Amino acid sequence: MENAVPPNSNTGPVTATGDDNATSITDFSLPPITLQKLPHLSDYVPNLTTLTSPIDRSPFYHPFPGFYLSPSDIILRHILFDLSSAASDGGGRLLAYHRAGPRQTIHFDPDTVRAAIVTCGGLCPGLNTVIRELVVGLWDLYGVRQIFGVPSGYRGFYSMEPMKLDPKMVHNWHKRGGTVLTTSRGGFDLEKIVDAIEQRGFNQLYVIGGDGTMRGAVKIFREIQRRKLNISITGIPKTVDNDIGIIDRSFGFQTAVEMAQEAIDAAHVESDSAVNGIGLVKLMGRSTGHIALHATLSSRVVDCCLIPENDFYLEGKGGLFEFLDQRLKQNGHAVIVVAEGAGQDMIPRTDKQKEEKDESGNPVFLDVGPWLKSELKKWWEHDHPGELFTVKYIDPTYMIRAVPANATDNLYCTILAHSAIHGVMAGYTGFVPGPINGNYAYIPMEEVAVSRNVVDTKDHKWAWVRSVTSQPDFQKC
Ligand SMILES: Nc1ncnc2c1ncn2[C@@H]1O[C@H](COP(=O)(O)OP(=O)(O)OP(=O)(O)O)[C@@H](O)[C@H]1O
Ligand SMILES: O=P(O)(O)OC[C@H]1O[C@](O)(CO)[C@@H](O)[C@@H]1O
Ligand SMILES: [Mg+2]
Repeated sequence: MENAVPPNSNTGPVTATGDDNATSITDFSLPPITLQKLPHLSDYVPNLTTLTSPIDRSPFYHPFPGFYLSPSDIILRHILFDLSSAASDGGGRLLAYHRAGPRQTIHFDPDTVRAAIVTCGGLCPGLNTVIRELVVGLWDLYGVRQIFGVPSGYRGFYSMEPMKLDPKMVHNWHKRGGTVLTTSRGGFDLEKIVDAIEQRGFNQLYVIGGDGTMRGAVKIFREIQRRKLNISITGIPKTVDNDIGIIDRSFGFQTAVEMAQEAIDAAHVESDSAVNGIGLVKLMGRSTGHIALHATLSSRVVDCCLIPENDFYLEGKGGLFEFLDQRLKQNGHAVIVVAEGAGQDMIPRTDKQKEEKDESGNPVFLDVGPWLKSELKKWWEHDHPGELFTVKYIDPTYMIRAVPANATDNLYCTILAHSAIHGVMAGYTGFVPGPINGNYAYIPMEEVAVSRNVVDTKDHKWAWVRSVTSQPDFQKC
């Protein structure tokens, strides 16, 4: 429903304004827009309840014209264009998503709502804020009173008693790290989960988690549709690694980058206070180096940033040791930031270790930090026998994610939670709320579940890291 492409009114001349005169580019027209279809309960549930939003009667909001969003309010996926190539791109289409926000017509009677909130996967700063804001938003904006927390991730649906939540109970949760609901990996049993959802009478599901959680949520969404249940499900994207695609960034990521600064600063002080000192910091980032990259760019004391997206090597021309040799000669010290997923191919491992997976099926990585520290020591002893040398290794691991969200992430979590509630109350399902180009959109969950956000080592941000550090590109000629 509601996927009609809005009238394409963008085929007129594009006007670029300069300081003096406006320039008209008359031979340019934007391609047509494709609006991503958003699943809605009315796709398969006949005779849905239809009500006017209780926000209409809110003493606080006094909805003004334009307050409510309609299906024609959209957000473009891409907002940057090269006019010359856009003009010649005959077949291309612009992708758009529905905007997130309150709708005047809703499809759940608040008195009949039984909402369930669950957190899955690893921790991330802001989880408790999202939970808090879901509870407070459902309660205050829509008058929902039956709100439950499902403990222990997906397995909790069928193996634990849900916790009844209310605003008084959650009022201070945004000040706490972790998830008060508790979380886990693994335990995904589709039949048992959907049976339990039916038995408990839940009709709104707020699933907070990362890429694995989203893949599970898609399966629940399809099973709900197959059983033709009047249950709406939304996935709230959480990943400290920032590895979920399409959205601008994930909540908690900025807090984690900020926390990483303390470890980098300590590594800098330690290495700077030693003769030939190396400060080595390992940061989270299973298969993406976003935390390492952003922490490097913000700190400016890092000499080399190693990420999974850019293979590196140790010995020979253009390798890490040659670079460090020069850096120690120049500055007397060096700081290395390594993402946990970097260099995995170089670490010796047994066949058993190669097969190892966590409970969710994610590969278990070997610890790159101690391995690199030991390789650095071996190199120095071989090439500079008898000369002073120190490696100070800092592994803040969980310290960067087991903290409350900072102010920016807290605000982000609040908007995400409220966006999720508005979408669900309006009858949308199988969607993910998230920021695209600074505005909040509803994205089909199936699209998010297969998306990936990896560091593009060909774009300007990675070039910027290299220009800040002057580190090698590790491309063997
Ligand atoms: N393909 C899948 N199908 C169904 N369920 C899945 C799938 N992948 C993961 N899950 C389930 O989703 C939950 C969370 O997955 P996972 O542990 O990979 O964390 P995540 O959501 O990716 O978060 P993060 O990696 O950021 O910590 C687990 O309960 C796991 O069993
Ligand atoms: O919580 P666990 O199971 O130790 O997993 C740690 C992993 O979780 C993450 O924090 C998020 O996926 C990764 O950076 C890290 O590899
Ligand atoms: Mg994951």
